[in-house]
Amino acid sequence: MTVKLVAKNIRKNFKDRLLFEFEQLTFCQGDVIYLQGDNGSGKSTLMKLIAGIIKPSAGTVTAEGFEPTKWWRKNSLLGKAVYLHQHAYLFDGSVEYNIRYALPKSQLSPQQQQERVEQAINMAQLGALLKSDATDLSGGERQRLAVARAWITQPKLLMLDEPISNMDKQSQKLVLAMINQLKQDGTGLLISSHQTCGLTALCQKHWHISEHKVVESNHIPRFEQSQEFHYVSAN
Ligand SMILES: Nc1ncnc2c1ncn2[C@@H]1O[C@H](COP(=O)(O)OP(=O)(O)OP(=O)(O)O)[C@@H](O)[C@H]1O
Repeated sequence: MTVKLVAKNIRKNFKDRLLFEFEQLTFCQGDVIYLQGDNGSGKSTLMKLIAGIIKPSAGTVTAEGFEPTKWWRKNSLLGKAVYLHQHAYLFDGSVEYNIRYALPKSQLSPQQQQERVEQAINMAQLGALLKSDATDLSGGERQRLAVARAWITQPKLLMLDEPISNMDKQSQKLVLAMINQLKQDGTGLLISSHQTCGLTALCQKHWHISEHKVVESNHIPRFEQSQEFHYVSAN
């Protein structure tokens, strides 16, 4: 069954300051949405709100089509959509440990898991770094590792917060290929970026935070694709 998160009549304030408000937004499996807004407009806050990490000042976010929430979970939204933070959170330990940590929740057979891990390592070009301590990675390498981890688990809904900011062209290309593959596999993607880039060109819907409103449209701002971007296949 297709899963979705529906946010209705939302307002988000920090104390007296209105950050944004909107009537309804739906984030559905198969959607590829570009979330645009200036620095400080509330992109990360909106994603965290949809992920159930923070609460709106008014309104509701509901999950539809998911397995029933376990009785011991107080927050029924947590875990429905994966939120990938701008500064990737990694576990203490090697790169390899961090990659394999994604696996226990996986539905795949051991052999399929192994293949997927190897494919992720290749796609993110992390082979030479497997034994390195994850905390020693550069910013771009950390982001690549974080996206590779998400790629392995194939979440139904994934939110990527500025996933290629501060990345060199090569890292951007690798991350683009992984995200493009997730798109092909039907993962719902919500991708924030304050400016258009190769990644936003993958999107089919546009959420724009402007003047404290979140406006939805099907018009994606054009990205003048330079020669550096072309989507390499994962296979
Ligand atoms: N817990 C909080 N308490 C008070 N203000 C907050 C809190 N979290 C965020 N803000 C403020 O809300 C505004 C929006 O922050 P947010 O990180 O959502 O913006 P953003 O659009 O993702 O920005 P950027 O593009 O710079 O990452 C900022 O001005 C920020 O300082």
